[in-house]
Amino acid sequence: MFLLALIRQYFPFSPETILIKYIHKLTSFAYPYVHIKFPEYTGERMKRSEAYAAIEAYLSAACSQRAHKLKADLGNDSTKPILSMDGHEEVTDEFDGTTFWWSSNTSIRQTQALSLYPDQEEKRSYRLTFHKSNRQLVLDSYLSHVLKEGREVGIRNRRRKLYCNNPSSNWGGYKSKVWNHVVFEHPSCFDTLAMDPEKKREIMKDLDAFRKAKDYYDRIGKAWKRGYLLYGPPGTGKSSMIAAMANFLDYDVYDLELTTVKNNVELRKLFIETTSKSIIVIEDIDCSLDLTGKRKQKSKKEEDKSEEKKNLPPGPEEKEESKVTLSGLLNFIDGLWSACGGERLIVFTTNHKEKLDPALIRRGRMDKHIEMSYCCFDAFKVLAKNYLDIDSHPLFDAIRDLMEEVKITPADVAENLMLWSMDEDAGSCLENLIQAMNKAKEEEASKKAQASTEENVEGEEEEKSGAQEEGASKRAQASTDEAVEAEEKSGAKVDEASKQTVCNGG
Ligand SMILES: Nc1ncnc2c1ncn2[C@@H]1O[C@H](COP(=O)(O)OP(=O)(O)OP(=O)(O)O)[C@@H](O)[C@H]1O
Repeated sequence: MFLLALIRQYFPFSPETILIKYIHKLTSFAYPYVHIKFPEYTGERMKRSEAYAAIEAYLSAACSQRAHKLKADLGNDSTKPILSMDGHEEVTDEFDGTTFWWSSNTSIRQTQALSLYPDQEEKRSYRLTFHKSNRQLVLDSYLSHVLKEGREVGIRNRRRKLYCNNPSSNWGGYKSKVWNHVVFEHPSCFDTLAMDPEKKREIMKDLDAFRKAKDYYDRIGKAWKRGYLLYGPPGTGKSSMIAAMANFLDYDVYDLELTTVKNNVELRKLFIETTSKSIIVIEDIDCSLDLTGKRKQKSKKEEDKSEEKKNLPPGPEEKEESKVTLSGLLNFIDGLWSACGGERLIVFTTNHKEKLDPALIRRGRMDKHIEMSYCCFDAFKVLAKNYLDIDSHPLFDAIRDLMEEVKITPADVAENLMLWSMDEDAGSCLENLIQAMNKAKEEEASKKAQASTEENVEGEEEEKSGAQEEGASKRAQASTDEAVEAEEKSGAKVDEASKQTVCNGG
């Protein structure tokens, strides 16, 4: 062991590697087979290889009959599991009367050999073995056949996913995944979305044009991505809109929690790890970080507090503050890295559009600004169809009139239209809604009255204080005049006295 350690110190390659190299050289004359390795990650773990994913899907169909060690997962049809090859397993495949051997390999590499708790990295790969006489067949047709079939199987078996980013502290270690996922099963779609029908049609048309526009984006030299800004008060359907978009386009959703991203470098890594055909969402962007570009001046109190904190050991629940900057986020949206992969929508949502930095939402970055507003009568009709399965009702007219006067969110309308018990019917739900709107109307009226009373009181006070000020200034003016008069009089007296003195003296 000591000698081995010494040798390793002075020779860059381990003796086993050198030995294997020479054995390979010697046997290659007699050994008539060729190997091709397909690692899971390419470019220093930057991005999962598409070839690896396609081969995995291709072999899932081939291996179920022959392999002994398999992995199972649910696919698109959730009743039938999809099998794939487990680590260190081999299967054969026939193509054009020729046999090919596939094996799956897993190795674990320690990434920080000197640390007390080294990180472990799992490296997976597939290996294709074939006779050297079939080299041309493999290069000309077999590999393209595997990749094409694999991609098709992948799309057939694909279950759409909802990803969320892992807090960066968990990235090291055995499972260095930056995104975690669950199956995306949100039922919202454009049919169930309550909004102005014209606006809805326009959005659907825009999305449809986007997904078919690969050639167009190539031609104009732009990355194949589009930004959407959804803004409006809470409960107007921004999240429902994102789900409807994902269902319409059949895309995955990446829900990016910006506050847990440590810095711009991590933000870039997260972006690279997203797949194409996906929507990357940052909800409530105005609350995520201080993205105004100018850091706020810390108050004296805050500074003292952070000084105190520095002297204390960090608590377990204390989170490191995110250092993602506005420029980092702008790069994320349309920097050089944003062109890795394609077919991505980037969606920001906010309740306060006016708080966002104009650079962040300018056209070209956020190509489409969609206002999600209060419920209009057309939107109400969609909700009535969804919740009560009715297209018309005698109470609709009253509701239409009220909606012109009262601001109510679709979420509030939906809440009133829910049939909670068996003895409720459409009529009672609509009455509930009318009651709620009447109440809202009264509240609004009383708020207005309150505001106007306050305004009047303020006006009166202003008037009073104005009058007082006027009186005070008049008084001040009068006293100044008096003083001037007195001064003038005393001046005259002095003149007279001096005249007399002069006369007397003369
Ligand atoms: N436009 C809408 N169409 C259909 N349902 C809606 C709509 N708006 C709201 N809802 C209903 O209200 C619920 C809340 O809506 P949603 O979460 O989409 O609103 P939001 O605008 O994203 O709110 P927040 O800003 O608070 O996140 C949804 O589950 C849905 O049932």
